Amino acid sequence: MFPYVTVNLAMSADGKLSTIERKQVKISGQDDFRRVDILKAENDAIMVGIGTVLADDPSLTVKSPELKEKRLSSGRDENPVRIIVDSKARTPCSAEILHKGPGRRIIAVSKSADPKKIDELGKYAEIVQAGDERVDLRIFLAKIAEMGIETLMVEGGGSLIWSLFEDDLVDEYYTCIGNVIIGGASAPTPADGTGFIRENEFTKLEIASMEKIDSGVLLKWKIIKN
Ligand SMILES: NC(=O)C1=CN([C@@H]2O[C@H](COP(=O)(O)OP(=O)(O)OC[C@H]3O[C@@H](n4cnc5c(N)ncnc54)[C@H](O)[C@@H]3O)[C@@H](O)[C@H]2O)C=CC1
Ligand SMILES: Nc1nc(O)c(N)c(N[C@@H]2O[C@H](COP(=O)(O)O)[C@@H](O)[C@H]2O)n1
Repeated sequence: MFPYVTVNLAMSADGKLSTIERKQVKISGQDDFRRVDILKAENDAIMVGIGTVLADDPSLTVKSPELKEKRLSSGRDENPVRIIVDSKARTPCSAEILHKGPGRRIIAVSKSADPKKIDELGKYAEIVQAGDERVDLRIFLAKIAEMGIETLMVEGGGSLIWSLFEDDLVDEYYTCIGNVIIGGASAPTPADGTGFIRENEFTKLEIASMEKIDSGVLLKWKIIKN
């Protein structure tokens, strides 16, 4: 019914995704960069929130020529399907995701998005509507599963990841903890949003693996489903 969802992110040793200015910063190193590229190449699709697009303008392309070749030789596109969760269709038409490298793009919007902007973005990406004011992630993920997307990697940011946890849609959660302190009470963290209040609401995890990577630590968690 839903794709298998792996959340992957890099955070500082004090649990921040970026600075209070929400600017992309280097948290992990070369080995982690390579690991993330492999993960990206293994998944059918990769998804980010509009906050990440506006802050970082990522391309989300597979970087290594061998990994691109491997995907092509197995009959897939060079890049996974790139997805932006963007309730109000705020994605700039110049966004890197829409232009860099070949492959499908999907923008998830809500019914509140401006129809004119939807038409413009429709020149660059498939538009999928789910939800009234905000993208309803359970409806959207069910729709992309029907479109053939079985595995989905999520890169961030903290608001989108929170909603995925809240909606019980995450299967695995990978955090690369880098050897820096960023600080700042308002700096993004892996799960922002409103947060759970009661202990019985918490998402429960079990450790799948722990390893040193670059000068930090890679923790892989599996989500314990009720
Ligand atoms: N260190 C890392 O691995 C990464 C860091 N980042 C950082 O994260 C920050 C961006 O994170 P955020 O501002 O939290 O933005 P975000 O990327 O999580 O996007 C959130 C936006 O998505 C839209 N949205 C639509 N439906 C939604 C739903 N159901 N739930 C939640 N959001 C929904 C809303 O407009 C919301 O404001 C940037 O500073 C970026 O650099 C982003 C990705 C990876
Ligand atoms: N895995 C990882 N490590 C870091 O140190 C980072 N700063 C990030 N940031 C996210 O990576 C994305 C960049 O994608 P492209 O290289 O443009 O394809 C972007 O979403 C950053 O927020 N990730």
